[in-house]
Amino acid sequence: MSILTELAETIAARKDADPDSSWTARLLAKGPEKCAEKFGEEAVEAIIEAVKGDRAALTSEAADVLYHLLVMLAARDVPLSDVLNELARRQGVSGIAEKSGRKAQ
Ligand SMILES: N=c1c2ncn([C@@H]3O[C@H](COP(=O)(O)OP(=O)(O)OP(=O)(O)O)[C@@H](O)[C@H]3O)c2ncn1[C@@H]1O[C@H](COP(=O)(O)O)[C@@H](O)[C@H]1O
Repeated sequence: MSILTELAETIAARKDADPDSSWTARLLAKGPEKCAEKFGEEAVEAIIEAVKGDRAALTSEAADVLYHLLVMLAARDVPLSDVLNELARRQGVSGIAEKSGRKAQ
């Protein structure tokens, strides 16, 4: 399992968790709009580092962007596997969930 898939599963599990138990659970409890806003903020921070050319800072901000993308998807019940399958479709290959014998989550 890739680190992204693992992280997506952890984030999905936080949807039912006590908001006081984790930062992710607290963010999800604030709703999809707040999750989308946080994603936007992190994307802008990544853009700033990309323009500045600070590779270490961009690496860190890119990790924040990926994390917040997964939170935003979870907030709207869009499985990561659907996104990966869409990428695979654009490459002209069959979906990864299908290829590995797993159904989309
Ligand atoms: N990968 C991440 C991750 N990346 C970023 N963040 C959080 O995102 C926040 C970054 O946003 P900000 O700096 O804007 O945070 P802030 O200023 O405290 O928040 P606001 O007041 O602006 O709302 C930080 O508080 C980080 O903790 C993450 N929080 C959790 N994870 C992973 O998510 C999983 C679940 O973690 P829990 O949140 O502990 O359940 C674990 O695998 C974690 O490693």
